[in-house]
Amino acid sequence: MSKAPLHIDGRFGLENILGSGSYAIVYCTQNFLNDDIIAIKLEPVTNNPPSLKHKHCTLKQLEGGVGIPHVLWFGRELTHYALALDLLGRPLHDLFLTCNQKFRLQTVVNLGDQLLSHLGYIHSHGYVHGNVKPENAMIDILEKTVYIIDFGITKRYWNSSTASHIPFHRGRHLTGTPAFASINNHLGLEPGHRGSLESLAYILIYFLHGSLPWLNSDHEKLSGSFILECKVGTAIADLCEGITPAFANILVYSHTLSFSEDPDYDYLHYLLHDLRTAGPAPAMHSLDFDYLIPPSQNPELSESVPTCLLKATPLHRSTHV
Ligand SMILES: Nc1ncnc2c1ncn2[C@@H]1O[C@H](COP(=O)(O)OP(=O)(O)OP(=O)(O)O)[C@@H](O)[C@H]1O
Repeated sequence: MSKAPLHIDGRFGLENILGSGSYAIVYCTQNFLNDDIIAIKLEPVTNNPPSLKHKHCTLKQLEGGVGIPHVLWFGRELTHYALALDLLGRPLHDLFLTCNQKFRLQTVVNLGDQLLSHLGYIHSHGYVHGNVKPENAMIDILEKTVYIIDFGITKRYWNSSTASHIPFHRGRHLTGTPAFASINNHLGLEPGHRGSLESLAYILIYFLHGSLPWLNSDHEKLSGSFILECKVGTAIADLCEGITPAFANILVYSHTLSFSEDPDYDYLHYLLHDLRTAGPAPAMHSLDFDYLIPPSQNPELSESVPTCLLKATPLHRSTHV
């Protein structure tokens, strides 16, 4: 990759690298004009095919949705295209690994509920994300908000002026990451919204079980054909053994949808909400990674401190009247 410029648009100063994908490097960046800390994605203009322009256009179309990264600026600086975005929280998959590769049901329900809403929003704007996987989710731990990232292969599937589906180019190629791709996507069929739901179901099951039958410790390196064979050969009952049936139901539901059928998102939310009320009453909104919130910013902790203690006179002060 050609050397990245140090400053972008005369106002953004690149600092440390936050992460990278196959096309771009993402930098933590300071806006010198207002001191805001943001994220900037840099891609060499020589990349073929270029990805950042497409990502920018898609994000602008989806602008304003909860869980959709907010674009601050897009432009070219010397040898690179740059996309300035709000700085999002932490990569969800990293947190999953930090939590010994298991999330509790309550956390999974919360994440599932949010991701389902985001997919519904993307779908309602005529798009299919195409690469739904844990590595493409970020979480703001404080706000407990999940964001979907990486719109590199997001496609428009619905033409609102003709009110018709836009056909995808068919072929035996996988558009998303094999581990979480839908079976139809493996087979080179359209990456439709039912595929996104199937991917979501795999993600939630993965979070609950800690793995999936077709994964090993470095699942990015497994071949698509091996994963497909294992996915097809694993019965849903076996995949979901030991976990509440709602997740199997989401998977079955995604398999029964036809390409042109709109998913019933309310029904899917209902399946998850049912779980939320079924278990033992947990602390409000407590998620597995809440321990990472600094105590001073954790409302649950400050709520649990008795008010008398908060009002108490500090011991080192003189108490004479
Ligand atoms: N807005 C953001 N705020 C903080 N970190 C981010 C942000 N966007 C991306 N990242 C970090 O950078 C990493 C790479 O981002 P991303 O996957 O979008 O890169 P990409 O090259 O555009 O993707 P791909 O190669 O998969 O198309 C992410 O995994 C995440 O850790």
